[in-house]
Amino acid sequence: MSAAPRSAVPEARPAPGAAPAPDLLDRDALVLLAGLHQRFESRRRRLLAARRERQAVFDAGGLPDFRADTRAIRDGDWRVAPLPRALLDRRVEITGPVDPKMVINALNSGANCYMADFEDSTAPTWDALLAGQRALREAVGGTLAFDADNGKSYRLKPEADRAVLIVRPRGWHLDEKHLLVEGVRISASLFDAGLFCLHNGAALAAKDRGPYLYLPKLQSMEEAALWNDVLTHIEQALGLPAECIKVTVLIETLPAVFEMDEILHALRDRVAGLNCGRWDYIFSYIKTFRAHRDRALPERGQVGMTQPFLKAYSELLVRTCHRRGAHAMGGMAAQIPVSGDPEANEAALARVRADKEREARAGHDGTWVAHPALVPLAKEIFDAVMHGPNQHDVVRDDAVADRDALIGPPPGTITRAGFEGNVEVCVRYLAAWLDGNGCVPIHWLMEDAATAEIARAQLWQWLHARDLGGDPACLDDGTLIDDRLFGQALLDLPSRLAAQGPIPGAGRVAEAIGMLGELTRSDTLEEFLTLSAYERLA
Ligand SMILES: CC(=O)SCCNC(=O)CCNC(=O)[C@H](O)C(C)(C)COP(=O)(O)OP(=O)(O)OC[C@H]1O[C@@H](n2cnc3c(N)ncnc32)[C@H](O)[C@@H]1OP(=O)(O)O
Ligand SMILES: O=CC(=O)O
Ligand SMILES: [Mg+2]
Repeated sequence: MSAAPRSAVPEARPAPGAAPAPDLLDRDALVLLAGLHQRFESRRRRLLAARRERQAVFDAGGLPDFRADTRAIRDGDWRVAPLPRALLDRRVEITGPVDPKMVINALNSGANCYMADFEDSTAPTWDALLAGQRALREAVGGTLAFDADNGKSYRLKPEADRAVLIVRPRGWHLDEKHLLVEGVRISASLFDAGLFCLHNGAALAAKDRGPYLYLPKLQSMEEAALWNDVLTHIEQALGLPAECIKVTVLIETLPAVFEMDEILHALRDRVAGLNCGRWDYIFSYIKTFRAHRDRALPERGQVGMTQPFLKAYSELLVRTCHRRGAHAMGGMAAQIPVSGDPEANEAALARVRADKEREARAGHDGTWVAHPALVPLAKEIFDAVMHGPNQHDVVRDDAVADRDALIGPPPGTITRAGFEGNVEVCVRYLAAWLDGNGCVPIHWLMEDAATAEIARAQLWQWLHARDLGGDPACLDDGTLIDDRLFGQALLDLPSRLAAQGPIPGAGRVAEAIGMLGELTRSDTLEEFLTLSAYERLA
């Protein structure tokens, strides 16, 4: 690492009680992380405050729209830097948490890329974060191996047959409580990205790659510019080639859809694409319009990608990316293979197939899958439609940047099953998360922080509909959604869960019920479920 005057750098150290992990958090790592904190923490805080100010405008009835001050960027004729060879063809990307077994399975899955996820699918216990960083370092070094208790051994395929690694650090809203810089928690984004780049940057650059990152939950071009400056600093501090750190940005907040050109522009020297992070996007829609009674969404199961506001978002993303020479990545269908029930499995695969066909036809350059068994399916669909490495030639001039289309609420209903399903998903997901598991199958759907947030925010919005001055929310059979209905669903849940047999995090169900009760009954919608849950995490 290039020598910054060490005396000028504040002290970073694990929080009391946190394992020191000297193999990862050596002196170079602590200096890098402390330097990142020193340079960028106050800017991160200002940007988080700007999010709250923007939300206050929406809460007062304002609507998101394209920015007047950045028109020149939108109208300008510029393109992003050429894409690196390793990221030219991304037709299938598998995603998943960062434990060693999953990392090996994902890298060996036959997908073009693998997004190793510290965000939506990881419960960030200190142990999981450290184990994840170690697994990724060994994966980059080619030595990662895992022997399971059941006797199964996991070994990496030869490098040429492995997926290209992309890492998703946590978002700007999260702190890492186990690493303190002069007593203050470091940003989780800086911790995840800084450590990964430090331990793998040189090895990846030597292979003509670089640290490749997925950037989650951005809301503005200023947040993108912060990432750009952070990554430039990391490159300089580690002596890595300029712009070898490439990024793909998830467009998964409603404010960000109005700044896609601006976000690409802020990162134009290192951005490889944008991705339709549909689940957080739906969550963000609910959150942005939490005070707009006329924009409450129907139950989660009815808010699919063919709904006009989501179709408009994905098509505008394709148009924007292709105009600028970047990949337009699709997103995640929640269905996973159903074992032991061929008919249900066929139905789940048909849903995934329909979703991937829609994406390929819409002009996306690739897609996400949640499970290795879905890789061949997604590949077959993209191979049939996309004959080159990507389809940047699909310009989608028909996609219009229409503010009202992007925010138009879809019609639909709330059924009793939808309401009770939201309660169950929230409790089961929270219980698993508190137990250290950030992604679980629930009724054969992949549930992670983003999908659970939709369920959680909907419950809050439905229960508070009356306080917002409109009609109260009702089930489709006319039943009022009120505290009595919610309380009863919470009371009934333990016996409903008991009937389902063992579930992940069973020991934390009572705590999760308590948390959901508090979050849903609170006068304000908590910004992220994972903020208060994190304080309870080991
Ligand atoms: C909204 C978003 O942000 S989407 C991105 C974040 N979410 C994700 O990445 C979801 C990733 N998916 C998963 O975590 C898992 O597929 C789950 C939790 C949904 C289901 O996992 P399981 O119940 O273990 O599935 P299942 O039993 O069918 O798994 C079969 C095998 O595939 C492996 N596997 C399943 N999913 C993955 C994955 N995404 N990556 C690598 N391996 C996987 C399992 O580890 C298991 O391996 P084994 O046979 O060697 O033991
Ligand atoms: O991160 C992806 C999403 O859909 O959310
Ligand atoms: Mg997300």
